Amino acid sequence: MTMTELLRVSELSKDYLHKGRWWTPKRIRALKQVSFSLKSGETLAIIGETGSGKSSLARLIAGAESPTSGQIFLRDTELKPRDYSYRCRHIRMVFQDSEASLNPHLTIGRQLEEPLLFNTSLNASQRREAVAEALKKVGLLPEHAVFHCHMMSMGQKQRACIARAIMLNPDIIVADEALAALDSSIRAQIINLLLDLQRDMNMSYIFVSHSPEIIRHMADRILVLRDGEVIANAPTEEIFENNPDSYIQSLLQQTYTLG
Ligand SMILES: Nc1ncnc2c1ncn2[C@@H]1O[C@H](COP(=O)(O)OP(=O)(O)OP(=O)(O)O)[C@@H](O)[C@H]1O
Repeated sequence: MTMTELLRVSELSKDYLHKGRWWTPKRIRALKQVSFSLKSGETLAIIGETGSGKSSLARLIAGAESPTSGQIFLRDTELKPRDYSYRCRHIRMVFQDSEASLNPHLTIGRQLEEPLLFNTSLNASQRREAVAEALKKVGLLPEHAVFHCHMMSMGQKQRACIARAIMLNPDIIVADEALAALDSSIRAQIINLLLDLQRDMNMSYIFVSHSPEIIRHMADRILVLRDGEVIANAPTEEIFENNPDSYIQSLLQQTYTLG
């Protein structure tokens, strides 16, 4: 590995079994020998048409699913499929549906405290302090710790999800369409928040997005998937400026706006 290389994904494949005709299982190869690497502080956008394997790749990197074959290395350590405690200290995921990913029965503070309870030896007052600090970092107030998610706006809920993701100072945040459900002005605020956090905490981002404008604004590199295979992996400007491939051009011409 080179000095700045943080994550290396090597020949990652993922098969799913679907019910076929006459109940014979049909094997769907969602990812085929995907390889790429990510540098510290870098932002990688994963793009591709529906069903090309973007979410599967995001889930494998975050450890939410196990690969059929292939390896993932964080610095020099191979990430094993069920090593949740190691992985969650380094890689955290933020989902599109902040509502569904927050527990309606627990206060925001309790949910932010959870990763600390399981992964650190901080005492109760240190945990409270860390929660208040994280809320401040994402533009919320310490008082939001006692809120339940139904008391918060959509934008505040997404900020709370980001706060939960940064509790353990991860190296990488994986975001699967995390901005898609937000209206355009809130989306622009969350993008700026993510960029500020990245600068302050030197995190790397891997994000799945259908929005060319968000990709151009945020990504350093773009990985293009088609039918589970990587068909391009290059700096953002290169992909936008001189790409003769009609599949990639059509992905980049979709009309989402940043607001
Ligand atoms: N849990 C699952 N069980 C069975 N098949 C799955 C599962 N998840 C994904 N697939 C299949 O794997 C392929 C890739 O799906 P995936 O959701 O990764 O694509 P995607 O590019 O994220 O699509 P979209 O943009 O619509 O979210 C598809 O054929 C999908 O049907």
